[in-house]
Amino acid sequence: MKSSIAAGSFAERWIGLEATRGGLVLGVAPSTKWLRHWGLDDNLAGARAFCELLLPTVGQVAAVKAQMPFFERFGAPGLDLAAWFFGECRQRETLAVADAKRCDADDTMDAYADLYFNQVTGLGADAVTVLPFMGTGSVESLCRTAAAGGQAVMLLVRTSNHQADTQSARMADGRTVSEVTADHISALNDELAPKGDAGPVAALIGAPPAEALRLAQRLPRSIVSLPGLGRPGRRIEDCADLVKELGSRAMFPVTTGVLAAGPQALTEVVHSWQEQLRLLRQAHTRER
Ligand SMILES: O=c1ccn([C@@H]2O[C@H](COP(=O)(O)O)[C@@H](O)[C@H]2O)c(=O)[nH]1
Repeated sequence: MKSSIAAGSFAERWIGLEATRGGLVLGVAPSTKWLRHWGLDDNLAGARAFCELLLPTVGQVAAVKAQMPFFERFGAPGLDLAAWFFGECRQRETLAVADAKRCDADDTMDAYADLYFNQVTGLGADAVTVLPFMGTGSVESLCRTAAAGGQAVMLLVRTSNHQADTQSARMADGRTVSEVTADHISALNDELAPKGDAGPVAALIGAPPAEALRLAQRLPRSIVSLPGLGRPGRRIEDCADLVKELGSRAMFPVTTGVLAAGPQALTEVVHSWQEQLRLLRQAHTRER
């Protein structure tokens, strides 16, 4: 089934949706922890019920970010569940990001393109998260496929975990691995989307806001996903400079900060995040 929002690039669709639904990305994690917290069985039926409970909220957000291992742990039926859920997202004109954090050589990455992007034989996601640590060239073919299909590849530039030391290692030219990744994303976007504002290669930056801003400044044509809201010590107002820099290109995925509310309060909590992000955007959108 072809999607009614298939027209246009991932970036165009995100920017259009962000304008009406805001910058929040709903984290979808049918993990043992969240299924139990929601009073559901920790099995495939529980995961299906979890996804069904999310559907009324899915149509109100611009995008969802599905933690793929929490689907994959149920084997092939778990993948079927993800494909069904992404189809439901499509019907609600909501973008689906498969948070799979894949990494391999280029010919194997092509197989992942079939898995994540194909709407008939695969999962039908709009974007997939990818690690660039098998070299910059390893992701280029996947990025080309994504560009041709109106989808996106989201490369991990800098993750939020404390063990992310390899990303701050320096290359021979003095740039960190994160900086090299950011610059590569910019080069790919210039090549794959010579016209328009944002290209098909998105970036994920989970660093604290000041470091995230320095990396974001290297990404003038990229959608940038900024995980971290809802975690202890991360205040929404700390993202002001990032919002000023990125405008509608900023995505804010929140998992714990919404799922902890439970199914009854989910929509209310999502609306609260959306309103806070709307106010932040309003206060910090610079004239362009
Ligand atoms: O740098 C990163 C990149 C991805 N993650 C993922 O996000 C969820 C947790 O999200 P919260 O909104 O903080 O609950 C986690 O499972 C990771 O897979 C990240 O934490 N940091």
